This record gives sequence, structure tokens and C-alpha cells, in this order.
Amino acid sequence: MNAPSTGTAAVPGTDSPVFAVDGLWKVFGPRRKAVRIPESEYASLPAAELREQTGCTAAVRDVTFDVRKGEVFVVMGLSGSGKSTLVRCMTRLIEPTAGSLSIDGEDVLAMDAARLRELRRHRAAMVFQHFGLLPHRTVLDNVAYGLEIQGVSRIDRRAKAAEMVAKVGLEGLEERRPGQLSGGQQQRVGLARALAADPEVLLFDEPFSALDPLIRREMQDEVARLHHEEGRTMVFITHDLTEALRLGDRIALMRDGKIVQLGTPEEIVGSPADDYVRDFVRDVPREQVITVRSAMRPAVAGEAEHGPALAPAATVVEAIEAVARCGGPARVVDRGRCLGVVDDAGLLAVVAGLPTPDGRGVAA
Ligand SMILES: Nc1ncnc2c1ncn2[C@@H]1O[C@H](COP(=O)(O)OP(=O)(O)OP(=O)(O)O)[C@@H](O)[C@H]1O
Repeated sequence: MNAPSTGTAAVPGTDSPVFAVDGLWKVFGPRRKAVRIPESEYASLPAAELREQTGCTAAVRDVTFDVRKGEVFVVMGLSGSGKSTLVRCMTRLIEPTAGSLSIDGEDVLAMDAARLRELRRHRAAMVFQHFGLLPHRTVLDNVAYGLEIQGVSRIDRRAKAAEMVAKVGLEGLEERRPGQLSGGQQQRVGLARALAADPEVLLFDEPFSALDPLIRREMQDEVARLHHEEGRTMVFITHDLTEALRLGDRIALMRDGKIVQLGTPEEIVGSPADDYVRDFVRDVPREQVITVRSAMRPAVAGEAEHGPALAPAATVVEAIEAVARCGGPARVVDRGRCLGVVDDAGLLAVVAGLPTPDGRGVAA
């Protein structure tokens, strides 16, 4: 098994971390103190043996990552892999067992109750799958609720709430109650409520998993749009690979409480860290994720001067269209400089799962 990748490719935003998580553990079970994880030898037992011998579950095992400013960081994994526990630990809705955790350099584990409240209200707001809306309040009042708790005046909070309701596309529905809305609309109210507090980070816990596929897609587009417009840092939990690939700048793939790979969608699909990840991404249409930066080869004899130009982040699908239209190689151009070319052989190799010129994309 390879060491998990750290996801070193360029992502939007800067490199300064918002959240820094280091060596984090969460152990559940009545005997968790007695088993002394992570210090004891129990820490290295596989999940089933640990449960058998101690009755404990290590839901999060020695997890380390940063969430960078302005990125969408996706935590993905099958049911029971530890996603929710991990993200709840980040604002101490669940107390971690061991490890360190900071937000903007401030130690979250050292925060007192008042500081924690401030963290959850102003700095890292959570959007849940079950929207937690107040049934007897109108849409507008539900959105204003968080501001009410913060002590914002009625006039100001209603103005802010109206702005957020419009932002998530619910204009005209302000006076309805949650029961008079569809699931997707209710999720939009939940989103508007979280946005109203203007948090530095939005944490989404499988927000769309109860929605039907079309509405789900619509909500994903909504999140992508909001992210694009505002550049807000987001942490997004999902068990759906398509959702993860669509939304994530980087993805942490979890299995049995551990991160088995952390990387960009292209790194996860193009260079799976082990057989588990390879199996996970087997059915992903590679040409929609792999970029021409990985598929290009050096230009030879005059190729750098002719042919359609593509940005390095263009996908192989886009390149196939360009190459098919012009009947020759396309150039990969960054700020006026030709980095290389993609031709039909290189593009077909990606589709076929053969190694790309940069060594990625070894066949599954
Ligand atoms: N309060 C708890 N007490 C005991 N075990 C727990 C508790 N909460 C979670 N677990 C266990 O920890 C592991 C990780 O659970 P978690 O809910 O974090 O996974 P998940 O990946 O979010 O799953 P899902 O996608 O189903 O929500 C599971 O084995 C779960 O049974």
C-alpha cells in the first residue's frame, strides 16, 4: 500500500490552513478510558478485533489534514467510515479522544464553553441533513433565528435574512412554514440560515442525501455557485463519489476511521493510493476528471505554434472535442506559453486507463 498522498496539486485559495487537524482520534465505548487508545497496543487492532476484545469503536484513527482557506474540502467514505464523527470533532460537538485541532491557529481543544459557542455560531456553522427547521416559524424567521440568538436587532436580522433567502433562490416564499416546502426548498432554508451568520467555514453533513437525484444535483450546483461567488471555505461530508468529485477541490477518502487517500479529484481517480481506492473509483469516467496537464506530451517540430489552445485544467473530454474538430493535436497553453500538446493517442490512453505521460492513470 502506498503512503496516503497529501494532495499537493494547486487548489483555489491560498495555502494558509483554516482548520489544522493533527493525529486526531475518537474512541467510543464504555471502556474507552481503560483501553487507553492511542497509547496502548489496542490502537493497532483492526476495527472488528478491537470491538471484540474491548467493546470499543475507534471511529477516527490518527487523522491528520489541513483545510485551506477558500477550498471545498470533501470528507468521503462509506457508511460507518467515520466521516460524521470526524467533522463533529472539528467543532467539538463530539469530544476528540486524542490529537490536536486548531482554527486559524487557535487551539480548539483549549476553548472554554463561551468560545466554543462563538466558534459554532460565527466561525464554523454546520448544515445538517435533517434541516432542524422550526416548524411554527416562517422561512424568514427560520433564517433569522441564528441572528436572533446572536442578539442582532429585529430590523437588521430580517433584512439580512431576506438577503440570504434571495441568495438561495427562495424569494417569494418568505412567509411559508417549513411544512409547506419541498425537501430541496427546506434544505435551501437550512443553507440560508447557516449563511446568515456569515461563518468563515461552512460544514455540511451529508446535506443532500435525503433529496431525490434531480433536486440533489440542483443543490450541488447551488453550493458550487455560492462557493464560486463567495470563495467561502467549505467542508462537505458525503458518501457519494460523484458528489465528491463534482464539488471537492480536495477529497479525503476514509475507511475504518482512517484517511486512506487525500488528494484532488484528479489525483484520487488518476493515482489511487491502494486497491481499495482503485476499486472505489473504478467506474468513474476518467476523461471527465483527468486534465490535459496529465495527458500532454512535449511538443515537437512546430506543434507549439499550431492547433487549438487549451488551459492546463481543461479536462480530457474537452480536449477530445477540440482534437476531433481540428483533426490534429491541441496545445496546452498557460499564460501564453505552450506547455505541451495532447493528441488522439494520448487522449485515448486516458479513456482506456493506460498510463498517461506524467505517470498517472495506470490501468485499474
Ligand atoms: N455515539 C456513538 N457510540 C458508539 N459508536 C459510535 C457512536 N457514533 C458513531 N459510532 C460508530 O463510529 C463509527 C463511525 O461512525 P460515523 O457516524 O462517524 O460514520 P459515517 O461515515 O459518518 O457513517 P454514515 O455515512 O452512515 O453517517 C461507526 O462504526 C459507528 O457505529
